[in-house]
Amino acid sequence: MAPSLERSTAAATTGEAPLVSVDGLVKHFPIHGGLLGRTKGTVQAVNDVSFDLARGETLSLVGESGCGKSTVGKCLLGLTPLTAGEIRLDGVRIDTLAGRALKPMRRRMSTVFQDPFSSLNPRMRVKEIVAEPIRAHGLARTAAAREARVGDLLERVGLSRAAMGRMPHQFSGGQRQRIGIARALASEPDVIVCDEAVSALDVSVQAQIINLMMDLQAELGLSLLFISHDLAVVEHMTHRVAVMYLGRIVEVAPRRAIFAGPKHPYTEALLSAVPMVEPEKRRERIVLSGDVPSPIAPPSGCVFRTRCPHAFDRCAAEVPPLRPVGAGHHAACHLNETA
Ligand SMILES: Nc1ncnc2c1ncn2[C@@H]1O[C@H](COP(=O)(O)OP(=O)(O)OP(=O)(O)O)[C@@H](O)[C@H]1O
Repeated sequence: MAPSLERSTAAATTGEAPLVSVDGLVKHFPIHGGLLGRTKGTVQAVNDVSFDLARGETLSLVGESGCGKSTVGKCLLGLTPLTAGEIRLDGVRIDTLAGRALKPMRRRMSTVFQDPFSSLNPRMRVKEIVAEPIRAHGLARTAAAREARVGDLLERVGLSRAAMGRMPHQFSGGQRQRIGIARALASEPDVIVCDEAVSALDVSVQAQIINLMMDLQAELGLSLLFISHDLAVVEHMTHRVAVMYLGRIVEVAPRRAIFAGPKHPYTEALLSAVPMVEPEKRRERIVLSGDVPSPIAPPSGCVFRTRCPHAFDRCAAEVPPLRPVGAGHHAACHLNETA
């Protein structure tokens, strides 16, 4: 059965210490060029991003392509070093760990990738793919114990034990994503980063995979960072939503608050594009002018101001901080100060 979103949201805001906390995360990529490979510029992929993830909570990171969502996920998983900031798991700083010290932390965080066709090694049998994390983290003493565990995991994600002996190309996209989820669960993680985990699937298959993730979360008490460019995908499965634009979180709130009363003009525009079945929920479409500016030279002040229909002088001069605008609801817009 799917977990109660309202209850879990309450749990996430009771003041219990967060499982994951990200504080002032910055990730810049230098651009090298010329014969000498000198640094010509910097891609400001993530700028001053902070958030917490509670035990058993789903936080969705949403925004258009290129806004920095995947980079946040990679920083969390220790796949790329931070330019600045701190990441803690259960209060322990993990961004400074390396080698042996990092391994137990790596076990506690795993990932499900976007593309079920390229994320599974085509030359390995399902048994080997799912057993890899079990072997890497020494979670089974014998080959027989490992195989039994792989069988249990496959059944848990809705596949039969017979899938063990087959190759990835023998499965559909949805089945491959189930194999990817079994692999993500194999290390017995506390946190799973799902990076566009359902984007490549048909809508009906998307719903099945989302339901599976919600069931697993309820059963195992997992925390999920669910990265998606599509607000409609996360609406029925997330506890909270953080909206990113050009490397920054511009709004973060419990699911209901974001969908019922967005407080940032960018969130309003994103929501206006979400198709609604109920006529009373339909919004007038807000079409933003222009393109997302380059992260090599982001605008001064508010990064959204060049496309914002409400921009005024102050927006070019000052970066708006994330201000509280409701219970657990923060938005980075100067308009909220005067409201
Ligand atoms: N290794 C890298 N070197 C240089 N620039 C990078 C690197 N990785 C990401 N970027 C840039 O950082 C910015 C953020 O990319 P990121 O992949 O995190 O965005 P995203 O929101 O996840 O988008 P998408 O869904 O398209 O992956 C983009 O401008 C991207 O081109």
